[in-house]
Amino acid sequence: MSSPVTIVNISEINQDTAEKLLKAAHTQGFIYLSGTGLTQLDVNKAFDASRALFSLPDEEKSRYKITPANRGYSKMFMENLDPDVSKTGDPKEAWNIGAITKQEDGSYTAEQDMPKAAEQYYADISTFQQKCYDLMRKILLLLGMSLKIDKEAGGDNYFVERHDPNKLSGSILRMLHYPGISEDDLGKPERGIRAGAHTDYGSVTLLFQRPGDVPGLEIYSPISKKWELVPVEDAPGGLNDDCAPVLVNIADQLSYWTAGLLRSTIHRVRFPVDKTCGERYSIAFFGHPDHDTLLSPIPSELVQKREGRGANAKGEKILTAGEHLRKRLDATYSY
Ligand SMILES: O=C(O)CCC(=O)C(=O)O
Ligand SMILES: [Fe+2]
Repeated sequence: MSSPVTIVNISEINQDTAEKLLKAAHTQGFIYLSGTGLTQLDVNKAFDASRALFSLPDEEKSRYKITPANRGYSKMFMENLDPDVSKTGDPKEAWNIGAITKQEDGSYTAEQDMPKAAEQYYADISTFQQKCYDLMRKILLLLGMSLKIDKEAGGDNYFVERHDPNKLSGSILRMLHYPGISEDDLGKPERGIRAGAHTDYGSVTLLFQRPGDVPGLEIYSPISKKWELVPVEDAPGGLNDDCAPVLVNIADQLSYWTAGLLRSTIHRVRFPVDKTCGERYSIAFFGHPDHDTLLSPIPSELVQKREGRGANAKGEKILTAGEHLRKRLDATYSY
C-alpha cells in the first residue's frame, strides 16, 4: 500500500536531516521517523503493559477514572473528539499515564493512583517514557536547527529548553485500545469512527503502532485534500534493532507558535464497516512545552515573515502553554 507519509531517517543529527524534517512537517504535518534509537523490544514491552491494563475488569478500570489533571482511565464512549459528527462519543478506551519515576532505593512510583496489576510494568513504562522524552527532544532540536532560530534567543536549542522533563507540562503517555468491527457494526458508517477527526494539542506527538495490527489512522492530507489511510510500517530487524518507524505529527501549539509554518494536520481513526476486523492498540506520547512557556512568536526569520498568523497575529493575547492546553481539554471531556 502506498503511504501519504514519507520516512525520514534521523540517526544523523545534521542540517540535511533537519531540512528534510522541516519539509515534511511543513507540507504533510505527519512524518515517519526511522533511526529513532528505540528498539522493537522497548516498544513491545510498552504494548505488553498496555494489554495488561486494558484486560482488567471494567469495574476495576472505572476506579481510576480520568481526572481534570488528564491522568487515568477513560472508558468507551467517554471522549468525543468530534461532537459535530458523533452523538455517542468515541468507541475506544484509553489510559493516560503521567510520570513513573525510579526512587533512590530502586523502586518505582507513579504520580497517580494505578491498579496493583500495573506495578510489575512500572520499570518498563518508566524507561519507555524517558525514551519518548529523549526522542521528542531530538525532534525539537532538529526543528530548531531547521528554523535557524536567533542564537541570542537560544538558537537550535530554543524548543529543547522549553521541554524540560523536570518541569510541569502537559506531556503524557497515552495507551489506546480500539475494539474491532463486529457483525452488529456492519453497514453503519458512524460505528466505524473509532476516534473522531481532531488535531493534537501540544507540540509533537509520537505514535507507536503494532506491525500486523489493523491500520486505521487516517489523515486529512493537506496535499491531496482527501482522507488518506496511513499504513503501519514494519520493523526493519530483530527485537534489539531499531523499532518500526515511529509516526510523528506536529500538534496545535507548535503550529500556532511557528505561525503555521509547521502544520498540525487533522486526523482520525476509522475502520471500514463493510467487513468485520480485529482490534487495534496504539500508544501515543503527547509532547507539550512546559506549562509556563510563553507561546510568543519564534525568533526566526522564517517564522517572522509569516505575518498575521498564529502567534504572529496582532492583538492576540500571548498565552502560556498551560493556559492553551486547559482550554482544549475542557472542551473535549465530560469529567
Ligand atoms: O491511535 C491512533 O492511531 C491515533 C490516536 C490519536 O490520534 C490521538 O489519540 O490523538
Ligand atoms: Fe491525535
